[in-house]
Amino acid sequence: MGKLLTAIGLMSGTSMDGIDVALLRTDGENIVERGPSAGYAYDAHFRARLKQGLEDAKSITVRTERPGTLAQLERDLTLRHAEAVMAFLRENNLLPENIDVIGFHGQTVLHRPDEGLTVQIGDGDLLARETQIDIVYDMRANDMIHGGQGAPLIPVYHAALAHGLSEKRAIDAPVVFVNIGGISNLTFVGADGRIVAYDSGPGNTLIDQWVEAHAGVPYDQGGMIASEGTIVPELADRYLSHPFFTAEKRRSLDRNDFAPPSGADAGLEDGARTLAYVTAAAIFKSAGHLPEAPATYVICGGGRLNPTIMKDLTALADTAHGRVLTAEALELNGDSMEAEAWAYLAVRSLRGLPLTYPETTGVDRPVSGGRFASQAIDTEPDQGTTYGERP
Ligand SMILES: Nc1ncnc2c1ncn2[C@@H]1O[C@H](COP(=O)(O)OP(=O)(O)OP(=O)(O)O)[C@@H](O)[C@H]1O
Ligand SMILES: CC(=O)N[C@H]1[C@@H]2OC[C@@H](O2)[C@@H](O)[C@@H]1O[C@H](C)C(=O)O
Repeated sequence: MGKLLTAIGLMSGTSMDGIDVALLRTDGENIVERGPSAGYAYDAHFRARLKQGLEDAKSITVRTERPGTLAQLERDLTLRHAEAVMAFLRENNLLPENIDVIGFHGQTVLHRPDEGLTVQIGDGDLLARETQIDIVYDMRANDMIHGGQGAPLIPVYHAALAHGLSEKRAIDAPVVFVNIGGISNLTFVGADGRIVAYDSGPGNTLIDQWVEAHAGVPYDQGGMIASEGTIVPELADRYLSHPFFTAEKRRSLDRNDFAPPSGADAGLEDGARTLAYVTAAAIFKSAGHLPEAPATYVICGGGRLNPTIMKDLTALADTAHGRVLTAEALELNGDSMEAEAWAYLAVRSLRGLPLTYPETTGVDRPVSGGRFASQAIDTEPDQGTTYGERP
């Protein structure tokens, strides 16, 4: 067992809805003591700036480039993260000196694993200066350098949670953690602790884009719009017959890999209903590549709050005798799990432990990762220490 560290994790996910913050005490291995968590939503104007950032990022060929609005956006995004940290500390009566490290995800603006290119904007040095706390950031890059998909990174944290659950005999193995964010990903944890993970398909991002375009709302709250519609089989088949699901190699996804339907494909409600089904069916279909059929599915991320997705997933899992549970049913937190994971990964990075494995991202060998920005030294961004490689 290593020393227990107090870490904060910060996640701004592909849904671009805000910043999730969570506190953990952990050794980066099996000891995980979950603390408070909170979400700080972006306003509509900032969300629009992030969307513009995704457009501007399309021309990037070298990951340090910041064309168009991206340089200013990176600075403002980082300052918003600093404000979120300071609010979180205040709300929980904590001081910067109580925190050993922050794991900072930043915002993915471009992800092209086939080209070995992944870009998360977020300035670790600026965040260290603003918060007066050490930062570990840019945790996907080293995985890609070593042939990995750069995602998902959360599996090693899922495995630690599964270890805790199995000690309490809370679940039947094998268990699969399913994160339904903008994109969905899953982590299989076998009875022997083996982990296998990959992105499983579009999560909420198609539904969000559909209801925003046709109803002017950012997401289908409570799955209300979908609940009034009917599945359009041809539309569902079009998504589910995408080569992503049948390819030999599991590939990580960019937000733009699946495009929303056109207005001619369906009406508002039928479109939302079909896309909710596609989200559930994509997870089930991708689970077909796992080493064994899951006995338990643990659902995390915003998609678990859409009852239409949950109903479809429960029915599909049932056909293979799998049981679907929300994270909350196991006394976990489905909203803060990614932020918790980034806190956990930061501690692993500090300890030089692997963040990814051949069976989680396709990386050549287990590798650590992340860049370190010290609150004590005023380093330039490109001089940050890389924790990825230890001689
Ligand atoms: N009450 C709700 N009802 C229905 N859907 C919801 C609800 N709350 C959140 N969501 C969905 O969850 C999404 C946010 O999920 P989450 O915060 O897990 O995504 P993320 O962290 O941005 O994504 P990723 O895991 O891809 O990085 C929202 O965009 C919305 O589609
Ligand atoms: C490149 C990138 O940001 N990928 C995200 C995205 O959102 C969900 C899915 O696609 C996952 O692969 C990943 O995030 C999670 C938290 C991860 O890396 O574990």
